[in-house]
Amino acid sequence: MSTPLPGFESFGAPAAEPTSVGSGEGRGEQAGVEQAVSRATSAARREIAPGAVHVPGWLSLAQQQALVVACRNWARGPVPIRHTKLPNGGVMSVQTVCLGWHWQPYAYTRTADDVNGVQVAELPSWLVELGRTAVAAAYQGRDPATAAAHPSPTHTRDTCTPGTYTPLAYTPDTALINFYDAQAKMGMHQDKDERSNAPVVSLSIGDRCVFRFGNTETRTKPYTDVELASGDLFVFGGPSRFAYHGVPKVRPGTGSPATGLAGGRLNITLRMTGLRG
Ligand SMILES: O=C(O)CCC(=O)C(=O)O
Ligand SMILES: [Fe+2]
Repeated sequence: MSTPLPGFESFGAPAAEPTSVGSGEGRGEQAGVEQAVSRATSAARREIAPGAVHVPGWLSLAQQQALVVACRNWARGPVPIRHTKLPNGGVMSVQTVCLGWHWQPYAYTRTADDVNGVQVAELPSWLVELGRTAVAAAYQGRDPATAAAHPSPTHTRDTCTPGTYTPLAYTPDTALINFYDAQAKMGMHQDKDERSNAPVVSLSIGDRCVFRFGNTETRTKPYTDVELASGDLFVFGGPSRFAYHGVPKVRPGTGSPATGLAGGRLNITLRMTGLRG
């Protein structure tokens, strides 16, 4: 099944991928990282639950534009963006394309066996760096126990002892790029196909949405509804890493075309799969 990408495919011309979206203009990589981390200090950084942090307006407009261009290119291939098929015969309303590892319910593989059998595009190093900066910005080097990340695949959510988190150890190896049109939603779920309890980094561009962030026990209440807007960062790790979450509503027409997205919502999650090979 292939649908056009209203407001995504049709807006703006594809361009070369950026080599970095993390740097400050002409100031070098380190300055860019410091800038991004301190942007999170000055922004209204809000801890929604232990280890779950919302940083509004974290991405600059230039970073959002660069990500839109890059995502539009990835949506074309080598594995085209698609509505993921569910084992129960359903189809997700969100369209997704993956980098590094391909996700289909409920496993990661290198090839997109439910799409065209082709290996997914690599996760570029600039996106890995952006993820690392995002984790540092969200946690601000504080409270390691709430942000435990164990890169070793032998550590799972069942075997992990929090307390050894370091942002530099954060090396995402997959990105799931989701495109939501005005009707798309995502039901309450846990991100639990990873064999790592490293944080999930979520970046939003385009239309605002209601992001429902719940608890680790049940897909129902208690939960907190967070408005995610263009440029927002949300990181969930530590005790919140396996919390249920979802997107019950996108707010059409609330994004700015200046991002390069005429309509709809783009969400990029970076994760560590804990897989090898
Ligand atoms: O779109 C979002 O903000 C969340 C996406 C998500 O939960 C997922 O891809 O697993
Ligand atoms: Fe998720």
